[in-house]
Amino acid sequence: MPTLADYQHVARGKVRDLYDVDDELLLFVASDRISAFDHILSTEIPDKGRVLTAMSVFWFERLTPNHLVAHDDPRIPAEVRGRALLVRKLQMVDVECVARGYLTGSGMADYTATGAVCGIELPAGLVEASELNPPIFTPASKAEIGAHDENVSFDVIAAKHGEELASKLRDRTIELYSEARAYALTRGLILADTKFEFGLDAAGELILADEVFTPDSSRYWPAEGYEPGRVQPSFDKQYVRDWLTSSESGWDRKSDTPPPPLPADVVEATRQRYVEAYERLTGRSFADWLA
Ligand SMILES: C[C@H](c1ccccc1)n1cc(-c2ncnc(N)c2C#N)cn1
Repeated sequence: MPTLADYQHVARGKVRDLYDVDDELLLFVASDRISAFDHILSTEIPDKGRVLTAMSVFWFERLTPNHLVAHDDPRIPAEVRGRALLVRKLQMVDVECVARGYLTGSGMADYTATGAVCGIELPAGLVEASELNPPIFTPASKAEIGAHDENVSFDVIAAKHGEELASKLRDRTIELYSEARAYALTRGLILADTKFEFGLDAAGELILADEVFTPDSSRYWPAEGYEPGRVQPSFDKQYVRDWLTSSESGWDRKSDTPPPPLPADVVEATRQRYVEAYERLTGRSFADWLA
């Protein structure tokens, strides 16, 4: 059985890592790290990596073609088993493919400033968390470490990647999101938006890559209590956000100081939210994940 040290570390994200396995395969590892307010927190959330990996696998089983090769395989080191995926190497398309079914975050900011998002004119009178029907494709160009992605128009993507690939990215992004949003609602979860990464295989086919519909790649809100006109609570990160912005933490979000460690009760409550999101979404018990 290999160890992680046997594989070359080829990419590091805020909360995930990528290793080179062989000519065909990569190892996509989800950590227990959590980020909030653009900081990677010093406290980890036990099982976060395993829950998010199990969520990606649930969706990869439904949404093809995708890059997943295996989630339980002797080439996956024991130390990351359950939070690592063997995936096939692709020629990645350098576009953050974002679908928005609700207006929030940078989409809301762009709408407030211009009445549009990524060049898409929206109706007047929309408010924070307004539903967008149909959902909109709002691509972004990847930012350097520490900066925010920049929302760009479809035409910018078409100019860079060609009309045909840009149209495929848009259509597949909206199709996948629409299907998942409808399904999540039946489980009492609003999937407000999501970010996909795609790659091309040797035959030039568009393949869904990266992680899929996890709370790190998507915004999940509880469906009960949904009300446009205010910022909705994050299903998974609200306890962390509330504690960090409470007087108890002693942290000033506007300062450049790093957030303090999280108290054990906030860690456990957050772990429970990840497990609950997985179990509500999939109808499966997390205890059964690679038991
Ligand atoms: C942005 C993301 C990333 C992940 C983890 C840590 C840092 C970055 N990434 C994904 C690939 C990638 N490259 C080739 N084939 C693939 N199947 C994938 C995937 N997924 C390269 N970078």
